[in-house]
Formats: sequence, structure tokens, C-alpha cells
Amino acid sequence: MITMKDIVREGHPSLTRSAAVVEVPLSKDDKQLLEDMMQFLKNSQDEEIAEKYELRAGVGIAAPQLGIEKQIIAIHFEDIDGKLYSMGLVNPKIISHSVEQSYLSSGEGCLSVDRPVEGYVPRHARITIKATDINDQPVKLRLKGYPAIVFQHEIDHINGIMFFDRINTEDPFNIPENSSPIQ
Ligand SMILES: Cc1nc(NNC(=O)[C@H](CC2CCCC2)CN(O)CO)c(F)c(N2CCN3CCOC[C@@H]3C2)n1
Ligand code: NI
Repeated sequence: MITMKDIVREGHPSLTRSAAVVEVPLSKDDKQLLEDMMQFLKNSQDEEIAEKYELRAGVGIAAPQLGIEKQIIAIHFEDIDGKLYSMGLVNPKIISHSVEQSYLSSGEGCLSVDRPVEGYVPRHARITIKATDINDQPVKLRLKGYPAIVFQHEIDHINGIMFFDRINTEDPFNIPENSSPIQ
């Protein structure tokens, strides 16, 4: 089972390097890793398990955060309408995106960053993602709002980008024009 000791922290080279494309069909090991990443997210959102194993809650995680430089991400959360996003993806790519931007009004955090970093993280408001799922099937997702933010945070990890790299250092709470907040 994945616990916090398996998650590398700020300063670890895996977090700032680009991860390798994953061979499809997925190897047994890569499938198992995806399952373990999904289970970590579910555990981290279960009060009892999270307390017992001292897990920080997460709605997404990327393999580089485990020191595994592969293009593998897992997502597990319900959006505001109660739609469940629960999936493991390999080789995710943003193939198109809106000009409009959006950001979480509460800012972002990261399981690999043990400190609060203030400021808005401007991201694309709407994105289209192509990827391959755990059953080697092609996936095409059109996302907006909170789900779009979560997927972009995870895809950034695949490309060695941390959320604070996107915060305006001069004015962290600067609101870029053509951008809107997500509660
Ligand atoms: C927004 C949020 N970020 C949480 N943590 N941070 C993470 O997930 C990091 C990734 C997120 C940071 C901003 C966008 C993506 C992990 N990352 O570093 C991976 O790269 C949460 F835990 C959380 N929720 C809301 C839903 N709730 C359901 C019930 O259980 C508790 C859970 C808490 N919402
Ligand atoms: Ni993160």
C-alpha cells in the first residue's frame, strides 16, 4: 500500500524532470502501479484509513511523485454535480484548450510540497485530453471547471512542472484577464 513515506518531496529530481512515455499495452507492473495509486487516493479520502496511516488527502497523484518517472496519473474525486472521476491514465496529453483561464480561489497544494504556497494558479478553463486507460483503451476527455484543474495539476507533474511555478511571483493573487475563479 502506498503511504506518505513513498511520496517524494520538493527538491527530489523526479519532480522537475519530464517523465517517460509508457509502453502500451501496459505491463503487469504498470497496471499494478496504477491500481496502487488509485487505492492511495481512495484511502486518503477515507477518514479512518487516512488517520490510521497518516495520509494527506489527495484527489490526484502522478507517478513522478513516487520517484517513478513514467507518464502515469491517477484521479479520484466527485465534482460539484456529484459526477465521479475515478481513473488511472497513461501518456495523458492536452490536445486542445480554451484561451480562457480559471483558477481555484483557494489556491493549490501538493502532496510533494510540505508547506503552504499562497497565490492563484492560472490554468486553462477548458481542456481536451487524450490518454490510454488501465485496460489499454484510448480515452478522450473534455473537461472544464474543477476537473480541468485537477487533471492539469497531474499532467504538469508528468512534465516536471510544480503548481507554484505558475503563480505570479510579483503578485501571487493577480487575476489574469480572461480568467475566472472556481470555488
Ligand atoms: C483540491 C483538493 N486538493 C486536495 N489535496 N491535494 C491534492 O489532491 C493534490 C492535487 C490537487 C491540488 C489542486 C488540484 C489538484 C495532490 N497532488 O499533489 C497530486 O499531484 C484534496 F484532498 C481535496 N479534497 C476535496 C475532496 N475531498 C473528498 C473527501 O476526502 C477529502 C477530499 C479533499 N481537494
Ligand atoms: Ni501535486
